[in-house]
Amino acid sequence: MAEAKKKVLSGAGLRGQIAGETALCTVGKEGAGLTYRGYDVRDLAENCQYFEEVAYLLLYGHLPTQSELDAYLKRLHSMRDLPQALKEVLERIPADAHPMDVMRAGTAVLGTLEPEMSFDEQLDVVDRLLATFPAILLYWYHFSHEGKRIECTSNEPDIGSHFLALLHGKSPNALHREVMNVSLILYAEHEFNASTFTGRVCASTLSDLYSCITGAIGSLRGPLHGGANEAAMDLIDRFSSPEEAVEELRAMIARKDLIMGFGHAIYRDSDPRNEVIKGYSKKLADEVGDTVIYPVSEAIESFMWEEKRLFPNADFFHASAYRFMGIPTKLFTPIFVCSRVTGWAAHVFEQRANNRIIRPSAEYIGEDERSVPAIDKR
Ligand SMILES: CC(=O)SCCNC(=O)CCNC(=O)[C@H](O)C(C)(C)COP(=O)(O)OP(=O)(O)OC[C@H]1O[C@@H](n2cnc3c(N)ncnc32)[C@H](O)[C@@H]1OP(=O)(O)O
Ligand SMILES: O=C([O-])CC(=O)C(=O)O
Repeated sequence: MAEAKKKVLSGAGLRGQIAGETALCTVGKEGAGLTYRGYDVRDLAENCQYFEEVAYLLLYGHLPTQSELDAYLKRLHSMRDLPQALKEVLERIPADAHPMDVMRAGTAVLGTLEPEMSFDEQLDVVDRLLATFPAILLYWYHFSHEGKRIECTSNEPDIGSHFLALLHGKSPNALHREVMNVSLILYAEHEFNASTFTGRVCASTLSDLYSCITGAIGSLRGPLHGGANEAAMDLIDRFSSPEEAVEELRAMIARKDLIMGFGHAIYRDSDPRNEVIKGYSKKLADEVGDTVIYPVSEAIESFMWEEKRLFPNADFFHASAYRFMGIPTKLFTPIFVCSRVTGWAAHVFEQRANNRIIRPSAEYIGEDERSVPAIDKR
C-alpha cells in the first residue's frame, strides 16, 4: 500500500504524464517555447495582424491566405448578433454574478437554441461562439450595470476591437486594437492545460461541443488557471509604490502565500508569452502616463525571481495591460475565454477524429471491504 501511495503522489496532478497525442501545440519543449501547429507564438504575435488568422490556423489547419482571411472575417462579422431569447436570459442575470458564470450560462443557453445536431456542424458552432462571446458578456454587463440594451454588432473588423467597441461604446485606437489582437493570439492555445483537458474528457464521451466548452470555461475560471489574471490585478492594486510591494511580498512569501500570476506547471524558467505582453503593458503605461501600476508590477517580478526563482506567467502583465485599456478587472478572464475557445474546439475536433473514452484509474486508499451495519448499530 505504501509503495502504491508513493506512486500516486509522485504523479500528483498527472504532472509529466503523457495523456494523449496532439498536433496542435508544444509547450516547454526542450525547456522553453510555445508553438501552434509548428509556428512560434512570438512569430505569430508579431506577424499576424488579426487574432482571426490564428483562430483559422487552429480550427481550419493552416494560416489563411488574404482571401481566406477576408472571407473568415466577413463570416464571423455576420454571426455576431444574439438571438432575442438569449438576450432575455442575459437580462435576468444579476449584476453581481461572476462574469465567467455569465460566459458559461451564455454558452449553455446558445446550445439549447442552436444545438449541434451532428459533428458536421462543429466549425459552425465554434465560429458562432467566437463571434458572439463579446456580445454575450457585454450585453449582460451594460444591461445589468446601467440598464442599457446595447447593439450586439459593430463595424469593427476583428473580435478584439469589437470587444473594446462594445465595452467603451467607441472605436479603439490603433495601439489598443494591436494589443487586443496580440493578447488573443497569446492566449489561444496551450496543449493539455486543465481547461483544455476538461474539454477533451467531455469530447471523449461523444458529447456536444457546447458541453465541452461549458466545462472548459468552468475549469478556466479558477484562480490557479485563467482566473489568475484577475487575482494578479487584485494583488498589484494593493500597493501604491514598488517599495511597499516588496515589503508586503516578503511577508507573503514568509507566510507561504501563493503569488498570483507567477509560476507554471510546465515552464521552468520563463513563460514565452510574458515578454510579449510585458512589452505592450509598458507601451500602454507610457500612453496613459502610469507611474504606479507598471513599476509595482516590475518590482514584484524582480523580487519573485530573486527570492523564489519564480517568473511571471502569461497572466501577470496581462493584468496591467487590460487595466490600461480601461477594462474592468472582473472582465479579464472572460477575454481569455474569447481566445481559448479556439484551442478548446481544435482539441475537441482532434479528440473526435481519433476517439477513445478517457477513463483513467485511481489507486484505492480507503477502508478494506466491510459489511453494512443495521441502522441502530452505526
Ligand atoms: C494561464 C495560466 O493558467 S498560467 C497559471 C496561472 N496561475 C497562477 O498564476 C496561480 C499561481 N501559481 C500557481 O499556483 C502554480 O505555480 C501553478 C498552479 C501555476 C503550477 O502549480 P505546480 O505545477 O504545482 O507548481 P510547481 O510544482 O512549479 O511548484 C513548485 C513550488 O513552488 C511553489 N510555487 C509555485 N507557484 C507559486 C506561486 N505563484 N507563489 C508562491 N509559491 C509558488 C509551490 O507551492 C511549490 O512549493 P513547494 O515545493 O514548497 O510545495
Ligand atoms: O498550461 C497551463 O497549465 C496553463 C497555461 O499557461 C495556459 O493554459 O495557458
